[in-house]
Amino acid sequence: MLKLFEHNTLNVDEIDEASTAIDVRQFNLWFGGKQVLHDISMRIPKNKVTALIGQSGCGKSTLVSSFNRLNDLYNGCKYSGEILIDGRNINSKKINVSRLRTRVGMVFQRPNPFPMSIYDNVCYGLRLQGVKTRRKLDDAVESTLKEAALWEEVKDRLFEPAHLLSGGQQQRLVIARALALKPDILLLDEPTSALDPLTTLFIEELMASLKKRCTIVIVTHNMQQAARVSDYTAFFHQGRLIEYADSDTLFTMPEKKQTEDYITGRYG
Ligand SMILES: Nc1ncnc2c1ncn2[C@@H]1O[C@H](COP(=O)(O)OP(=O)(O)OP(=O)(O)O)[C@@H](O)[C@H]1O
Repeated sequence: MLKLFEHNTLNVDEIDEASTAIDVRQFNLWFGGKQVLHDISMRIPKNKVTALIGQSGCGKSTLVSSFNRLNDLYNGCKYSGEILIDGRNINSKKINVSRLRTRVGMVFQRPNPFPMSIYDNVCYGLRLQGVKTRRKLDDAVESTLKEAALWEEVKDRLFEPAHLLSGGQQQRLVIARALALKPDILLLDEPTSALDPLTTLFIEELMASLKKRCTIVIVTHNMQQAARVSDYTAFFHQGRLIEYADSDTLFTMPEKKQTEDYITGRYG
């Protein structure tokens, strides 16, 4: 197996509370009358990349969207069980959802820059937080665009509309926009599926460096990508967590036949 990144992992059963970023406990979710997630329990470790894999429709996006309560936007969405971040149940009524979404950033499959300049895109969340000083905004723009490996390409055109960038540049811009808020957790929902192989590699390398400062959860259909970039992988089928292990084990010695069939391409 091609290994671009070193993984240094514990067995999933050894992930203790202190090293857990997201603690999912018996989580169920319904859209209308239809149950989409069934009794999911897993600990997602801090400062690691965790991949969620499985057939289309098995609930991967719904689960990641539960980590910043994006599903609340849909009428008829109900859930039970708990999702703990820093020991607090994020589904509790006491949680400030805007603050949660600042701490738990999300990037989607299709880059969605706002209809404004590159500079304003990166500053958007900071301005909402009340940051006004030009110097602070300039510094944030430069440092996050550097972190997202986009600075060199855009430093001379920061005030051009973001939609003029290529798809891969837009995706890195959207990542920079999320990073500007210094999230603890970054959720990436198929972030490279619309990108060419070189830009994909760029973003994979970015994940490897970003995990030093945040926890990354990535939904991907690309098994090679999951094996390359993630420390841990969870395989889902029809809304259930079938197997969760460090990626080396899951991709070389899966315990369950369903996992093996999926990763060897027998279905899905
Ligand atoms: N807002 C919604 N309202 C109703 N049903 C939904 C909604 N979002 C998702 N679903 C349903 O929930 C199930 C899980 O969808 P989800 O998008 O989480 O799967 P997925 O594994 O991410 O799929 P894909 O790999 O195709 O993106 C599907 O049956 C889908 O139709």
